[in-house]
Amino acid sequence: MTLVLGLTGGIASGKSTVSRWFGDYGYPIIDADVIARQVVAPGTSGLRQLTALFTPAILTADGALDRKKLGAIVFADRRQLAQLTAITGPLIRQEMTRQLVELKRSAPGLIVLDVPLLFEAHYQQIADLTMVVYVDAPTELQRLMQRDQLNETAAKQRMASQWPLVAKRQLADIVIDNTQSLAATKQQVVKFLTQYDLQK
Ligand SMILES: CC(C)(COP(=O)(O)OP(=O)(O)OC[C@H]1O[C@@H](n2cnc3c(N)ncnc32)[C@H](O)[C@@H]1O)[C@@H](O)C(=O)NCCC(=O)NCCS
Ligand SMILES: Nc1ncnc2c1ncn2[C@@H]1O[C@H](COP(=O)(O)OP(=O)(O)OP(=O)(O)O)[C@@H](O)[C@H]1O
Repeated sequence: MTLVLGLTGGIASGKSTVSRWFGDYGYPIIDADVIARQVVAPGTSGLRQLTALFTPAILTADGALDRKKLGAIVFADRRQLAQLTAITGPLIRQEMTRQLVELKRSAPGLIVLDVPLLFEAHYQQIADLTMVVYVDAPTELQRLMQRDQLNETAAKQRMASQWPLVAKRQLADIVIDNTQSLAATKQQVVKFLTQYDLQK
């Protein structure tokens, strides 16, 4: 039997931190942010489509996507963010689905889908259970500014480009509270693994 866990949260709420722990237990992770990078790597049709839409100004000198530059454009403008997602969304979905089919065959147990836009993009439909890593908005803002060296305006724009974390929390089957210490958060993950008999 395979359990597909849809893991999500807000930007910088701690998804990667939690997903790393599942990885430590040996469970496979399908990471939407990693796939989002692969589908626009140099030489891909994804990058060609982005360059056609946003002009070659979004490329670095060696022809790769300048992620900082594109991020500054799209997180400040909802219309352009929607245009970006219209290109990357289907490419990400195709690759995630491919990996999921393959892992269901080869890795019984638990498969973790780490997807920032799990609910916004309806990925909960392919998950058996959903888990939201929750922090309060002020803590999220502070961690985001610190991790990505963003000013308050840029960090708030990024948070506003996703559903509010409280809305995601309401939809989740399991809520992991990541407002306290990492140890306290890990305890909740271990409890989940124990409850579902996934400790190994
Ligand atoms: C705009 C880009 C180039 C900025 O790159 P950068 O390296 O600075 O950020 P990174 O990719 O690590 O994303 C950081 C976080 O931003 C948030 N985020 C990314 N894309 C989006 C989006 N389309 N809408 C809302 N939030 C987003 C996520 O929480 C993500 O974890 C990049 O985020 C991107 O290509 N986004 C589109 C792909 C996408 O939709 N990804 C989400 C997968 S579900
Ligand atoms: N409990 C915690 N206490 C203090 N700092 C934390 C805690 N959990 C995570 N962090 C820090 O907060 C930041 C965001 O965590 P992480 O990168 O795991 O979030 P994320 O949800 O994966 O982000 P993104 O959506 O941008 O990919 C990181 O710098 C991480 O080290």
